[in-house]
Amino acid sequence: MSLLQETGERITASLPDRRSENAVAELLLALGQDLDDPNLVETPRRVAASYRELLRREALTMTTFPNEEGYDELVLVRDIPFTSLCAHHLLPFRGVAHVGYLPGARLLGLSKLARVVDHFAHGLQLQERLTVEIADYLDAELMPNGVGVVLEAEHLCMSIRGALAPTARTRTSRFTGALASHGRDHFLTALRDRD
Ligand SMILES: Nc1nc2c(ncn2[C@@H]2O[C@H](COP(=O)(O)OP(=O)(O)OP(=O)(O)O)[C@@H](O)[C@H]2O)c(=O)[nH]1
Ligand SMILES: [Zn+2]
Repeated sequence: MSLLQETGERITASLPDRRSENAVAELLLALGQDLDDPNLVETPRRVAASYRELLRREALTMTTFPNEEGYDELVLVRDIPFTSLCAHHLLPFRGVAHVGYLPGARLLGLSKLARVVDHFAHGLQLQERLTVEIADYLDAELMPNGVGVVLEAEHLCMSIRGALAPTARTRTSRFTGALASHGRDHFLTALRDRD
């Protein structure tokens, strides 16, 4: 990427997004809010910027290393925190992801598991789709012998409104390859084993 291109993109990213701001102002007005209230004057700009940030996906770099020693046990990273936005209410759902894989020819930089979760969590999501996207991306990019992804989350749309069930947690999972056919119990046991 040329310097000019990069600078141009940075300028574009920092430009105010009038259309989003106007839409937020219109929504607040429609909801009977007073836009002259000193606390609301800057709110359309802040809300537009917040949603842009929550929806923007960072590019992914999958740093891998040759599996020279033939490590063939589960690599499991537990309790990766994530926050996403529910596609139905635009309210957050947040919790933890447990992501693991059975290595093939390559080992993945551990932080990349957290980055993949973060990448797909940005956007308007369903927890089921987020789970599948994380697992299928790792499967396609890393070509391991199997991938396991378990997500546990609180959906604010069902805890602070609507069903008003603040203690409810939703668990979703996706297993591929050997973890789908016979390694699922091993994965779930490793997840429970907190020593
Ligand atoms: N399957 C699934 N459903 C979700 C997710 N996030 C939110 N929902 C649900 O989407 C549904 C939308 O239902 P609607 O009846 O159209 O919306 P609503 O009137 O606001 O429903 P309530 O939340 O029950 O008040 C609700 O049952 C939400 O709990 C998700 O990640 N996966
Ligand atoms: Zn929702």
